[in-house]
Amino acid sequence: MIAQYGSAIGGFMLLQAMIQKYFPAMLRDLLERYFHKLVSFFDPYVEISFPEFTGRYMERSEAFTAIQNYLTENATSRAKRLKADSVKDNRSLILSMADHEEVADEYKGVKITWSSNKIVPPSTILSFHSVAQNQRYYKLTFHQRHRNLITQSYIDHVLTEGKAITSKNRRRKLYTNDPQDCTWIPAVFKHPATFETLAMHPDRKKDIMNDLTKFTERKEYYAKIGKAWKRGYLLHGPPGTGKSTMIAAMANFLTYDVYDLELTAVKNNTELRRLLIDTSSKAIIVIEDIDCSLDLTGQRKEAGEDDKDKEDDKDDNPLKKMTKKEQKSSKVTLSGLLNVIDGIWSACGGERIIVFTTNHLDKLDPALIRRGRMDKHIEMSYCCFESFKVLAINYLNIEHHQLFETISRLFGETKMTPADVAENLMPKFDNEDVEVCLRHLIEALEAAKKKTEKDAQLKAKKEKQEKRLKWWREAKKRWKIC
Ligand SMILES: Nc1ncnc2c1ncn2[C@@H]1O[C@H](COP(=O)(O)OP(=O)(O)OP(=O)(O)O)[C@@H](O)[C@H]1O
Ligand SMILES: [Mg+2]
Repeated sequence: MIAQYGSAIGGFMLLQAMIQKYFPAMLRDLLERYFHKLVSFFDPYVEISFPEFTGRYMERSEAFTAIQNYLTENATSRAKRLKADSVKDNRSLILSMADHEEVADEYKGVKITWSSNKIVPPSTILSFHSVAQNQRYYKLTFHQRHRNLITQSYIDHVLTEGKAITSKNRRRKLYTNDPQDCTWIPAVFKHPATFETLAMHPDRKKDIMNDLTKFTERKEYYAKIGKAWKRGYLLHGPPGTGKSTMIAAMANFLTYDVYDLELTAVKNNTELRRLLIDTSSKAIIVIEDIDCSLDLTGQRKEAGEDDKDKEDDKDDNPLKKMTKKEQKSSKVTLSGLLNVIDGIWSACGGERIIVFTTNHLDKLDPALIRRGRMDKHIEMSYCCFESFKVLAINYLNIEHHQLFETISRLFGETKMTPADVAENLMPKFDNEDVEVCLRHLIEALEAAKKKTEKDAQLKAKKEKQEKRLKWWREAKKRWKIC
């Protein structure tokens, strides 16, 4: 049946080509109008075209890109002629349908045909319209009895899936603020951390992932309650417990861009606002070590850091090139920062996550971290046995080992950061086997345990001495001894 229609359509197409070639423009329009009426009378198939460029200024159509991604993921394996469009991360080819190729798709039991086409330009002369003349388009063909299903549901399904693939494949960016001219410097964000590789108790990870997912799905909810679509996370814990790693895992999980804001490089509140307005949606804005930032909480820099500053001045990184004096010239205030987090400015863009990290929760101004501003406080803590198991899979590719029992006991008796555990698990030589690495860790845990015990003894001794000294001072006062 379709073959019969096919040959009839072939004839119609030939006729259309002849009309276009042999008739003058005015007559051609008239004939084409009747021609289409005639075709639709015999042909029960409906066609919808999705051109690559649309609008007055010939902008690339989002729908075209979404369809391209949808077809690449879902139907390209069935196409016979493929085209290598671009290279993803310099590693693998992205294959899409070649021009004038057709693939079938199925939706709720209905067969649909997609074809990839190109309008061949009548001449090779370049003009403003050459883009339009050269343009590619996808054509969707289906039987007219499925018109409602296709137009009301299938196209939506294709575009939604295609957009999700676009965002998954998108090269994400890591932005840092340029201290010289208050702009963001972009770089490709390629951090490999994921929630899977993050060493943390599985229940806590699940909780954070659910929280993030809920956030992304709640656009309407935020609008309904009259709140800007943003969420604040405060990550606190000792150095090396995975705060920065968690941020990378969050960005990879949500496929968001990351804006790493160095507050000390921002001159004043106006610049801070400008930078914030300049961030896109679907972004994580990060302020690391918020307790070290400016006069918000006092300077954290300690003696000996001046030498490090001098070294930084030699570096090419514009941020590091800033002198301490310049950093101190920053006039960002606590109220300026609070305004940026949840003032009217924070509503620009939407769908943004703000993350603060700190090693010293107690040093932060309560106003900065109150709930509603920093909605979720996450404590990144020392490694527990559950976290160790994740690292053992990451670093040694093992889920069980006879030494796990000893390691589990030691984790109950001493503290070690995931960074230190990871360092001990990493094979030092190519031929170092799993057991050697685990024994390194056990040695390190035992050494840490001894050190903790020794520290505790020293502390107790010091406290005892201080107590005695105090008693002696009081006794001298009481008995008037000189
Ligand atoms: N929870 C974790 N899961 C997996 N790897 C971790 C974890 N914590 C630390 N690491 C490892 O240790 C290194 C240092 O961790 P990270 O930079 O995330 O710590 P941090 O808490 O941000 O430290 P700081 O407070 O000094 O900035 C990481 O590169 C990673 O390899
Ligand atoms: Mg960090």
